[in-house]
Amino acid sequence: MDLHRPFKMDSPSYLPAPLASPALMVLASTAEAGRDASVPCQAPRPFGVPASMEKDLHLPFPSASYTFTSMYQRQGPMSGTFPSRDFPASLLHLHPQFTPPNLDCSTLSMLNHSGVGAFRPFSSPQEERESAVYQSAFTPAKRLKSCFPEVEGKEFDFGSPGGSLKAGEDSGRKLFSMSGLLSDGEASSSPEERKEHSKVKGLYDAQAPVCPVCQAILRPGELQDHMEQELTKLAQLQISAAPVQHDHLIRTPKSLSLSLHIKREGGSPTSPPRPSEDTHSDRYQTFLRVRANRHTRLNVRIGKLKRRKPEDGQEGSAELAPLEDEWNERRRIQMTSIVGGFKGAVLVSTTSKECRDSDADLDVDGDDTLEYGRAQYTETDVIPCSGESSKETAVSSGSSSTLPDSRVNLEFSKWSNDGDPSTSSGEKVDGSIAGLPKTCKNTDIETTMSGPRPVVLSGPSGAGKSTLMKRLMKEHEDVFGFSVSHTTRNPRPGEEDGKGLNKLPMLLGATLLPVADVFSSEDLENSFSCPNESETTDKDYHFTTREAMQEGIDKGDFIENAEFSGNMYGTSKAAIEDVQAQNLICILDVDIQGVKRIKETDLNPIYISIQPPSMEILEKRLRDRQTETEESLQKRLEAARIDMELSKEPGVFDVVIINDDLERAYEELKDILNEVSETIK
Ligand SMILES: Nc1ncnc2c1ncn2[C@@H]1O[C@H](COP(=O)(O)OP(=O)(O)OP(=O)(O)O)[C@@H](O)[C@H]1O
Repeated sequence: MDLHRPFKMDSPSYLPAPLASPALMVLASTAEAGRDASVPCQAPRPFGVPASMEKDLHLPFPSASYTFTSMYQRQGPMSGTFPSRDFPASLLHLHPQFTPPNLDCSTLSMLNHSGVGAFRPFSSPQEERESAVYQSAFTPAKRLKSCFPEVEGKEFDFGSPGGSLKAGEDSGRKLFSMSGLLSDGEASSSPEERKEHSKVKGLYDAQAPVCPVCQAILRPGELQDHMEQELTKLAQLQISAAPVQHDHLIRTPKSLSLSLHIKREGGSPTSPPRPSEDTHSDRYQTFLRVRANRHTRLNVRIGKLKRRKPEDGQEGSAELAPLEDEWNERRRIQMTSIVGGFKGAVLVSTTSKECRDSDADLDVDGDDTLEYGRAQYTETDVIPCSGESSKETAVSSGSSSTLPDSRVNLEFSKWSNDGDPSTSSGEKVDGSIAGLPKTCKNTDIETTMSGPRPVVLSGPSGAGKSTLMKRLMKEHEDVFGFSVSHTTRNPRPGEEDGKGLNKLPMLLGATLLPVADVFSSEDLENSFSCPNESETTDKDYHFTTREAMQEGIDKGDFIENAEFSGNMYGTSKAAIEDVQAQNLICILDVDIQGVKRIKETDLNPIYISIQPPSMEILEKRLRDRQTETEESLQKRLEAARIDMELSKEPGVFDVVIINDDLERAYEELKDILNEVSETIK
């Protein structure tokens, strides 16, 4: 070991505990003392044998530039009555790992004869040193024999590499020795030598010892008891510090700060941080509770819709102004604790009376994105079925543009057009659609629209949406209406603006945008019988020009739009208003991307998903329908897989109907729409 180099202070395992500090102190001082090469080291001596000052000195480290003596000279006079003095090398009980390779260790030991390796500053008076019985400064005043009678004869493993500390029986005397390390003369000396040593020990005991740990000056004989106490304290300190140290070591600073951040978010600003496991568990419980509450609120509101009388709908619109005021009271409070890092978003919502209590649990929602991943809910999902929901969405959207709101933004990013938009039919539409601005500016739909809530019907191609809706229309023609889409394509023979080839309106959306990759735009323009187009020939369209439609899109007049085969298609909010104005339930058949876009608006429809029982059955239905080429079929199936996955996400749809049995699925759909239809005057 090169003592010239700095010790490895950064390696805790390198230092012996609990006596690391004194050893380190001595060695560090020794290294520092290296500047004074003129003062030689004193000769080592057998442990426990008094050293004479008259003995020849020699340099155990000929090439070294430090000495023990110089170290002690540098220390200066001790406080009080203890003068500065030379220090014999034999008093330095080096731990093996601190022992220089060229040092003769045979007579040195980390531990003294009583097995205690604590250093004790030298303090014998001058006359004692001159009497040739030079005392070891590190020899405890009392032997362990009298201090630990109960453990004598037992063997202890202290984990030292050299051996174990054991209390041995030797000639009627119980001695502690460090096997493998201890070169205590007492343990192996003859009776004569022991007699000599006992004389010395009398002097040892007469010394005024100083605690090497706390530097307290003790009375002779007190050192052992004192050390016992110190060691107990150290042991306790180590036990209590161990988990903290371990925690610190295994975490990177980043993960540690993250954990603290989460902890603080999880608790109140004033509550003390709890263990991270508990906090995580609590956070998860909170997440589950909030999710359950949201579902409960949704069900409650659906129930309220059912019970609502026709005139209530009017009252609802009459209350818009006060509700608007109440909405303005909604505040987003960003709390940052002075105490340290607590950061949590609290929504204080006074949107409506019925929401005040039920939304209280939202206060626990901090930004848990790091912990649980992207948020799956927005405020839209929390209050999805009433007018105030729209206002919440509006404000949330507004706040996202001014004040960053990670939950809302993440939610939107989850639904955003990362790639090319696709229809539920599985076709990707022209890339030009991706660059189109939002179709609705989230402005005045709520205030201008009145009438029954629209219904968004979505699901994979082939799930049975059209089949179900056709039947519904047939039986309840006076209840449902369909918005008339805009298109820039040329009217076909027999088509008029706002009036299809026959009087039965068809669905918008998936059936509207079916065959981009199957048929060219020329095919579409010239064909009246392309797959799926046969199902849409009876659909009404508003025929318009590209310029006019783009202008409407730019103004936010459309809730959705797409470009297909060189033609633009879209649903204007005016078209929906027309249906509502007739006091009909407007049905919107849109793909999952359409759902996403409508969720960005204030339309506030009921979202219903029609799902097939399995992919295999879906494929069979699509094949049986004989409307697809193999290529388009595969695309629809691929889109269906994505659709089915997204549909499982909580909060995306209000209702999911599995269309395994047409009759049962139809009844379920009718029940849900009946609830909406009760709002119709
Ligand atoms: N429950 C059912 N059991 C058996 N066949 C069904 C069922 N529901 C629908 N089908 C059949 O599945 C096929 C696809 O149905 P449909 O055209 O209504 O699906 P879709 O969701 O409207 O598809 P797209 O979005 O492509 O228009 C049709 O041939 C239909 O007759």
